[in-house]
Amino acid sequence: MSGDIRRQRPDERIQPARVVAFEVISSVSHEDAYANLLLPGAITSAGLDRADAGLATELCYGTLRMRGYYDRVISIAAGRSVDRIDPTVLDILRLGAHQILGMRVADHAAVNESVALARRYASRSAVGFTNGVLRGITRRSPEEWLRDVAESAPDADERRAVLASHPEWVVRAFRRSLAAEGREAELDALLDADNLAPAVNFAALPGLASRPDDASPNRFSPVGFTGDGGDPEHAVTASGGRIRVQDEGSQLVALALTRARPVRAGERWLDLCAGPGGKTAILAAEALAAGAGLEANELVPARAELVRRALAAVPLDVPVRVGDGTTIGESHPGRYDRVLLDAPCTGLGALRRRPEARWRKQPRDVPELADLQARLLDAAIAATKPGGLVAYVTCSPHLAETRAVVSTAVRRSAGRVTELDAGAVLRGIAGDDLDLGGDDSRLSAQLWPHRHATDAMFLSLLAVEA
Ligand SMILES: C[S@@+](CC[C@H](N)C(=O)[O-])C[C@H]1O[C@@H](n2cnc3c(N)ncnc32)[C@H](O)[C@@H]1O
Repeated sequence: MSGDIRRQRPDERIQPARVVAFEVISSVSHEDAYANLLLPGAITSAGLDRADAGLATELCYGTLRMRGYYDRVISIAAGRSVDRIDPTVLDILRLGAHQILGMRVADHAAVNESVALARRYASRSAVGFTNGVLRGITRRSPEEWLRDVAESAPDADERRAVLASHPEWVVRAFRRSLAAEGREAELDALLDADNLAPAVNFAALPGLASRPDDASPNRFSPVGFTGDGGDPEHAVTASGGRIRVQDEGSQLVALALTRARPVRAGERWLDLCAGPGGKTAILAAEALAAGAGLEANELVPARAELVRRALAAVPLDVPVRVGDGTTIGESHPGRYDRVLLDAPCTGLGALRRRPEARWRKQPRDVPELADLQARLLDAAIAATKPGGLVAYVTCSPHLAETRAVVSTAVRRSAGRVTELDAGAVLRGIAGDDLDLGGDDSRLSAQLWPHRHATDAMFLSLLAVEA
């Protein structure tokens, strides 16, 4: 009885890291929030120390990433589809399941704190339900759950998707992309890599900063390094923005445009879809060193402002225009020597970083984006001088956004554009052990989280006929 009374206290103490994680997960589920944008502020507002901030991050990111798997576990333990569970209770159960199956949290702590969350955030009836479902989950070991979830899938594709917590259509798209380079056997390694938090990676803007002595150099990017686990914001601020947080793959594709061939002083470069400006900063540093000029364009004014901020560290005057990149070919025909088109895309190559992204994207997004990518690429080519160079980049390995867009543009150009060997350019920057798969007929390059520890960046380099 006294236990019941204690359970009914409305302000029962819940570890603050769990409250932060739950509230962010809930905003992601119900308000379309982005965990990577929301979580840092939530951690600060709650005054979490470093250890608790790490715990909140693991609770939040791990739960969101493995949601597909945990939903199957929950539906088996609850004996009903997750569609028939109150959405707030479902988020509490997902968070509890992650602690029981994905972290080393003691079962009783995971269950008790989840029950307390249910008491605070859900209905009275949800308390017993939460307790029952989570206790049911604790009765089988993580290995037994893997087996039972695998057995619950009707076919091999669904089994792989649910065990690796990816939507099935994404798994199929990854398989096709890996198969296109003769590496279908790497599919499970790729899915596993998507479920691991990437190390914080930095770029030292070339010519303006250098890697700190105690930092580990990147394997492939000559300007990249990983930190010592300290506060990344501090490293960025202390360098005046000349050191930036940036994925190694993003660094490599930006450098591919600037280093594919020697730069003539006075060249004009354009970053067509620049927001928030990570690659613009690299291009600007390279332009400064080589005596080239750079302009940037971005559709969304707030993101154009981020580009301006990213450029503050580089002593080069870079005009940032707010506009629709699909019109650049008409407004600035044949103006630029080099154009970076880092196209808006599904972002399926950055699932490690954006834990909820895999559940947000839908197959119907792909043709819509591919159409925009094709129009942007036509515009980028039209804005490039004869003899100039275009880098087409996506942070997605989906073939409809990568090779299909490029081959259509090359075909449509009727001989005006030819593809360069992007792999050779990347190996010139990154070294010969950059393994780009086994398809020798392909001129584009695809980086992968499991093989290169980068986001899955795609690069095609297009030369415009002189
Ligand atoms: C993949 S992001 C670019 C990332 C950036 N290069 C970086 O490294 O920080 C694509 C950008 O294209 C912008 N965008 C979308 N549609 C556009 C359009 N029609 N014209 C110009 N920019 C567009 C998006 O707002 C987004 O900021």
